[in-house]
Amino acid sequence: MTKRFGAVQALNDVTLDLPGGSVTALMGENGAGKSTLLKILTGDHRPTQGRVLLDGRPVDLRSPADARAAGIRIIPQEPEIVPHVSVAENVYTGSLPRRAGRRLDRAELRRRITADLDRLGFADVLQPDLLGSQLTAAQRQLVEIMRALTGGTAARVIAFDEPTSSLSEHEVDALFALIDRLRDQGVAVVYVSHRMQEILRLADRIAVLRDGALVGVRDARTTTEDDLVRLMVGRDLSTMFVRRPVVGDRVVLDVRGLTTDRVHGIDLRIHAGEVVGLAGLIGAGRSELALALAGDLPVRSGSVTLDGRPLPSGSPGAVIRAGLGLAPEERKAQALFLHRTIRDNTSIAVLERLRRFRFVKRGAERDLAQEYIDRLRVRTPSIEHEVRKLSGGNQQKVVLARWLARRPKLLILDEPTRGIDVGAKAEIYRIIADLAEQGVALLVISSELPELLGLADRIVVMQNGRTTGELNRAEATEEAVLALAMADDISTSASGAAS
Ligand SMILES: Nc1ncnc2c1ncn2[C@@H]1O[C@H](COP(=O)(O)OP(=O)(O)OP(=O)(O)O)[C@@H](O)[C@H]1O
Repeated sequence: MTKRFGAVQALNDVTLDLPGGSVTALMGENGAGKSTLLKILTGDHRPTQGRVLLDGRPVDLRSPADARAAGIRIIPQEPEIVPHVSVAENVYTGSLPRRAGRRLDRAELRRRITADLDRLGFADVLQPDLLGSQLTAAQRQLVEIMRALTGGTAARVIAFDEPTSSLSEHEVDALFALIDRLRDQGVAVVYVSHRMQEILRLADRIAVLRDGALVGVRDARTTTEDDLVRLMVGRDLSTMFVRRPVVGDRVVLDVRGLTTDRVHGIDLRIHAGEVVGLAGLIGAGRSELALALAGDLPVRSGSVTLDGRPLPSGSPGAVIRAGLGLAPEERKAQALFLHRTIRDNTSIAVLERLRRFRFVKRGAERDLAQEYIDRLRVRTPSIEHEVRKLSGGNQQKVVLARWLARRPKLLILDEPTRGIDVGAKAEIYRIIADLAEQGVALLVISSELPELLGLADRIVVMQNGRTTGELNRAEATEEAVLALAMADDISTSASGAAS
């Protein structure tokens, strides 16, 4: 398979087989060609050269309908859900049961969804009457999975594109159990992810792409993390985390008793040069706290000062001008101008600074933006390329580059490495360390504990909108963080056991 987009060679003569009854993971740096390969399988792109064989016979995949008819399904990263209709109607869009007069056959719809939920083992996690707008990220994904596994030709090939990025641990377990069942049924599963641990746990084989070429297929039982990283980036990444000198004593952020609709009585202090990690399970209130600090969510009570001055509340623009930056979790949806160039998207944050300080040189600012684009190794033909044409991971790097170039007094990074490849992760860790060394205060939210443990000088843990504890570098272990993240549950079950 070869695929060119103008001058960009996205895939270069890739030959790969996907055996039934096994899980093949697809790994590679951002822009290596993973999504392009999936899109050819699903009929969304036509290859420049090459063909697809199913059970030894060539199949012509001219459209998503062709792929579906052939039994090839993909679970996309961002499921398309209709907000104002029920789960059942979302699952069977296009093939809804109708009565005479084209009226929706609600009784038949309910019978069908109940049977399918039972068969797939989703009955206790997905209520058929919920509206699309009420679904969690995990539930939205389950709707996509149900679409793929119900009706029409039985699925032969199912591809998952970074399915776990917005799932909680419990939901990941449920997804893996489902994938195991698909494997047992003889389906060829393709699994795209940047999460090494997950891949080593789930996959049978690991195929690695680099610059559009297949550089190796490894047996998951015998390969190692180092081996895979070397294949992916073509070099050794000796140190992921960089140690830094100790923190200063100037308090940059001082939060007292901050309360919003979702978080209660938060006290938090971050010093110049300090990296504070914010841990907690999904729904603990970490992103809400970040958004409240950034002026994006209303604050009910409490006080926040930045460098000794009260931080304006309720106005993201004023907060940014005061020196607080937030790179939000949903970077693509919340932060990018997709039809503008990389240069526009990166310089936007610094242009504002240009307006405020008239003597800053435009060229210098642009160089700064370019520097971060280079350091994050955004894979693009030029800085004038439109952002929508970049791979997902490279789009995320552009948003990060923008904030890094801006250098606020306090930078909040919400899941900064989600969807980002190992090479760029190492670079982001280094940039965080550099910023801290320059005296920037950092608050890092991450669901990947090894990442938080490696980065943070101190870890604050949240549960149900409150902080449940704080651990310094020496005390912080995965177990200690998890114990605090589930503090209520543990004490409830312990008291239950005692009684
Ligand atoms: N529609 C398009 N127009 C132009 N170039 C494109 C288009 N789609 C993809 N590309 C380019 O093809 C290359 C491969 O992109 P692809 O999306 O397959 O990468 P990926 O491995 O999925 O990356 P990521 O991990 O970041 O999602 C990239 O250089 C990308 O910029």
